[in-house]
Amino acid sequence: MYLSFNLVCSLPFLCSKSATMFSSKELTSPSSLLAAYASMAGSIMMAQSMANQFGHLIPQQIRDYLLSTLRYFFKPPSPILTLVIEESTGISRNQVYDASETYLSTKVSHTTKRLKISKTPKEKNLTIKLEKGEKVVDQYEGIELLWRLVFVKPEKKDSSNLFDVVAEKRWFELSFHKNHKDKILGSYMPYIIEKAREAKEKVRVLKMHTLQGSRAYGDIKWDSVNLEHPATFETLAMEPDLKNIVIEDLDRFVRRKEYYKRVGRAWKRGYLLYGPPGTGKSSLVAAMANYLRFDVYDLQLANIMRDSDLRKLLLATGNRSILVIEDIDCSVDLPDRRQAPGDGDGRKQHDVQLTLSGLLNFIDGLWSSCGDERIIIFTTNHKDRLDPALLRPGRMDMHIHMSYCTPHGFRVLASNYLGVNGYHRLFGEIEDLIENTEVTPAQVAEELMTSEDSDAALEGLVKLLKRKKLEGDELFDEGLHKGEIQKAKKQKVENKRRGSVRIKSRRKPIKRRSY
Ligand SMILES: Nc1ncnc2c1ncn2[C@@H]1O[C@H](COP(=O)(O)OP(=O)(O)OP(=O)(O)O)[C@@H](O)[C@H]1O
Ligand SMILES: [Mg+2]
Repeated sequence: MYLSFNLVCSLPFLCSKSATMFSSKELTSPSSLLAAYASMAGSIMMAQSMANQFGHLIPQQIRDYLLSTLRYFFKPPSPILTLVIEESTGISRNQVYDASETYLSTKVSHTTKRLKISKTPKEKNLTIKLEKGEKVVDQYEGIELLWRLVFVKPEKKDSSNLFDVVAEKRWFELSFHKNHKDKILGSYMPYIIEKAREAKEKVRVLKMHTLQGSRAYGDIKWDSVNLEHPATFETLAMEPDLKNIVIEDLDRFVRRKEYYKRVGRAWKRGYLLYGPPGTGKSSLVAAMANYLRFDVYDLQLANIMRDSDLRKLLLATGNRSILVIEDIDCSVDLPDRRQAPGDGDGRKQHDVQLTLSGLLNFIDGLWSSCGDERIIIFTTNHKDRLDPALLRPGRMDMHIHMSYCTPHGFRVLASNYLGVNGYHRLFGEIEDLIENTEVTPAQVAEELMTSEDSDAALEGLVKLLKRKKLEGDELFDEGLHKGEIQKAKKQKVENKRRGSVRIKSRRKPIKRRSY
């Protein structure tokens, strides 16, 4: 009887102790929330263990009655609210659970003791997850939150069926002061989902999709490989102003979701990159993809026969992606191309039902309205050969001229390839030569790669530039008659406009063609 009395007396004490801890007006430090939580859990455990130990001395019915009465009278009015975030919602996974798991892997607090790490051969980074029972204390706008990961083993079934295996149940418990319920549900939860998306995006391996299959039989489809192009805006030899304009344009594009919606436009942006071979058009596409963390779809038009195939392929592209059509001046000259000898499948020209209008109309119309955050990039070496339909206002939002190497571009390449920054005795001479020579960044880069010794590589570059300059001058002196000399001079000056950008074509609108 003494023992049972003791049990009865200790329960209210234990409960009220927990209640005092939880009802403190503000839970000021991460440890206070944790301590309150631990104390409550401890009290319950102690009561349970005492009940287990001594309870048998009291008859069962009296024991149950006493306990339920005590619970009723002494249950503290807890100010703590706990959200239970289960792993699945019946059939499908719970998005909040997955987001919480990702989010918490970035939040190791002083209370975390054990973490699980893993990595598959395909993954670039380690995956970090909480171990069962682990707690994490988080802060959000001054509010303290306690996370706990709970695992429960399923009860063993009386079944000999080996396939009757029930998976462990897992859930997160998120505890905080009740006063903050609205803020947690209305703003902390969306914040977690967004943060988890960003964290996933950071480690996601970008994909490069290319076309596979037989165009003749129309079973062509996208196949993907990891996009591991190292180009970034830092490593691109481009005039800084031009680079900044492009970066700002991309930034503006991705943050203007609501704007596009409001003005009733599809959330897409088109870029035309033009310039001689080896000036960095493809590198710029890769830099844009790496910057935005967008997948790339490389649409080789020569592999497509019909507009219907094109539509199917375009509809299979994902959101947050860049659709690239390289060398558009060559790729859309389809009838001639298909007639060329050596075009192996023997299809006749009338079999080709792919048209530029099909492409453009679909891109402007249905395709862009079927997805979000689409970027389309055309590249060409000859802007002057492009079909006017491609250049008409509104089609490509930005025309970017990638041009010959400039002194600034050379500095970027010298830093990338040789690690030479700031000063080198040959820089002055090289920069003078570059000003007066038409040399592409690709040619400069190739020369800089010829030796690991920076002096030797730069001397090699001086030789190359002198040779190129001589060739240029000789061409000029080849006895061209006056008109041609003037024309060539004009061309040279034009070419020296090192890279430029035009936002939206300012040409007068041309009459709409029949397509
Ligand atoms: N502007 C640049 N900045 C840095 N590297 C460059 C640049 N331009 C060219 N390169 C180097 O030259 C190589 C070829 O460049 P890239 O393929 O980007 O040129 P391109 O303009 O797409 O040529 P093409 O018209 O033949 O497709 C790149 O792999 C890169 O190493
Ligand atoms: Mg290219």
